[in-house]
Amino acid sequence: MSTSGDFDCIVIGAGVQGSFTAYQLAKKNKKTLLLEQFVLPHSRGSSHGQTRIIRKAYEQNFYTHMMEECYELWAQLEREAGVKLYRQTGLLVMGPEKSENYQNIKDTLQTNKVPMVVLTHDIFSQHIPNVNLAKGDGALVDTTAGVLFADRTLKTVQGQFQKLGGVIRDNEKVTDIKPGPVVRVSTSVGVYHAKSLVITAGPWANKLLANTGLQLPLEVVKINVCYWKEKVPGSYSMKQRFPCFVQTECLESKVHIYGLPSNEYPGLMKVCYHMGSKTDPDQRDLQKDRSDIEILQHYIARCFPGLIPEPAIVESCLYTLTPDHHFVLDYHPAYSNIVIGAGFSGHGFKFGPIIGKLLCELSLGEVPSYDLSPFHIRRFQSKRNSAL
Ligand SMILES: Cc1cc2nc3c(=O)[nH]c(=O)nc-3n(C[C@H](O)[C@H](O)[C@H](O)COP(=O)(O)OP(=O)(O)OC[C@H]3O[C@@H](n4cnc5c(N)ncnc54)[C@H](O)[C@@H]3O)c2cc1C
Ligand SMILES: O=C(O)[C@@H]1CCCCN1
Repeated sequence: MSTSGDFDCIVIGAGVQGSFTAYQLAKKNKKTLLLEQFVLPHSRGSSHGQTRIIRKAYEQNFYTHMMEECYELWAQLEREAGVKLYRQTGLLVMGPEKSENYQNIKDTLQTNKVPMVVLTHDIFSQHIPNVNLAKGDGALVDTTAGVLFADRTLKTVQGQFQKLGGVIRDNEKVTDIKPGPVVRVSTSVGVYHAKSLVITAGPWANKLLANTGLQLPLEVVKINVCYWKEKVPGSYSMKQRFPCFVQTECLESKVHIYGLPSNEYPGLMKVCYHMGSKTDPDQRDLQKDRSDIEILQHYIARCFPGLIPEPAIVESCLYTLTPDHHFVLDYHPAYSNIVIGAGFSGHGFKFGPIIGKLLCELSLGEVPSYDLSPFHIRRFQSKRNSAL
């Protein structure tokens, strides 16, 4: 196999965002190379694991808007590849009724006419058994929401990319980038040239961008992905149509707590804390902070009485946070043929198909389908509100 070559576009990083971007480029008949430092599939970045939440329930209208088309793109990929990537379960949102976060989500759903059900205290347990809704908390269900099968998604989209003639080179770390009208990308194996470059390197974004003289305000944190045993197996299961949930804030925490129905490990429900401790992505396993698990134990004991409040499995995953928790989807400030997709801040998976489409549009110099101002690099000079 040749270790050098010329491409229309090179995409660095075969996580969910790079894989969807490469696929979109190949769909447009662009000769595309997708480079990945690890042997695929791997579990060292942000896109591994069996499941992710998909939802329209957001505090900001612009995310809900993007999700309208994004659901269609997910369904299109399912049809094209003949695989099931999404299962509708609904998303239960709980939080102090009068809080800004909870009200913003409710408003966005109403404004955008997203199908939802408001559950008052007197009917809550009829609909959601085995959960204690705290006094003063509101509860609603975004019925469009559900679970995405994450590992299966990556396999599918990478497979579709290859079917379209796209080239994936894994176990090939990018070691240098030389910007110019033709970008030169050096790897541990060879040298490649392309008219444009897309950098979707997840937690490694700043390490790669250092080669181009740019650093973004990104913070990489390690998430303890906790699974909790059901006292009665199946009581919070996907088969029983138990929904995903987000608790926006609670007695134990101002940070969101979220969960997905038991599925991948029978009898175990995934419940996590939406924050972690700072880490270097190459030293992830040295970060051993478990203070979030203590918070989860208290919350679970109080609100999920059907779970044993002691994690049965703890896995690891990385978030790459921006200061406002909104993504970076933009051109490199100094090079118009280098496009950056970064800082997905723990909520980017569901947007994969639309992010792929947008990064593809940017790299082809097309007008992007959405207003990308919330995602511009220049916003870091001014302050904004956070996203869920
Ligand atoms: C615990 C957890 C729960 C989450 N839950 C949800 C959820 O419910 N819903 C949701 O929508 N989102 C969720 N997310 C967020 C979502 O998974 C991420 O936003 C998304 O996976 C980010 O993808 P990425 O492609 O940017 O990064 P990554 O998946 O990390 O991909 C980047 C890739 O670039 C490669 N790379 C880096 N440097 C180099 C180099 N020098 N050379 C070659 N390759 C390189 C890496 O090896 C990696 O494969 C969650 C994330 C975590 C961690
Ligand atoms: O993106 C999501 O839908 C979830 C919600 C809660 C935090 C983690 N990510």
